[in-house]
Amino acid sequence: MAVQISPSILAADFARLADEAAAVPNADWLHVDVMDYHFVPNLTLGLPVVEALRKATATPLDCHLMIADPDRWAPQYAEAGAGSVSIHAEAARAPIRTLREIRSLGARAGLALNPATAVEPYEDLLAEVDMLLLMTVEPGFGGQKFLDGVLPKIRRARALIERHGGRVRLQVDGGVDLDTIGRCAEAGADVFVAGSAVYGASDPVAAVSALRAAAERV
Ligand SMILES: O=C(CO)[C@@H](O)[C@H](O)COP(=O)(O)O
Ligand SMILES: [Fe+2]
Repeated sequence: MAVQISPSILAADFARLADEAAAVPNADWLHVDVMDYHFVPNLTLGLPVVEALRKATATPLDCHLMIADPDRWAPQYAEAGAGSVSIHAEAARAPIRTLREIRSLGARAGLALNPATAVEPYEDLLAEVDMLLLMTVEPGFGGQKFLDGVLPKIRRARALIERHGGRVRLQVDGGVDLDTIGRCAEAGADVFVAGSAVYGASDPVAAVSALRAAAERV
């Protein structure tokens, strides 16, 4: 499947989100990190900002919910017009029901796994998702160092996805830059979240293009 680049607005200027979205017209998705001070020790933004951003940009919003009780809140993000909504397996109590609800509301359903969470127990959930999100840093903050130790899990996840028909997207998130994206692509990822590597660059458009080219070279 074609490489997709999803710049994370966590690294953008929160006072100018519409402009920051417009700054990457060559992005496939815009990654929106929702944090609640409970699932992760950080607080970012929620539904009202997602609703406002959806009106401000045509780029589909890729909402990554790092929140407690995603079963309760995730459907509202789909209703708000998110292109995809990813919930954490570690936080969901009824993931199948929630993933089905997200899909029924017209969004792509994603299942996210922390670096230390094994993918194998979730094999049977692949039928319920459009995307598997593998964290390559501990969730909560941008600008962290990529965890090389997750690479074998990316390979195993790719093998499981292929065994189930190859339909599910494999997203990596955290510390993805020009140095690490090739290793992720080689391991089987096809959707790449990049915060600092895009919004920390002097030319975000060129950064997205360079990341895409590096992933496609693999
Ligand atoms: O979900 C998260 C962090 O919890 C990410 O989406 C980060 O926002 C990625 O930022 P960089 O590591 O690319 O700076
Ligand atoms: Fe994220």
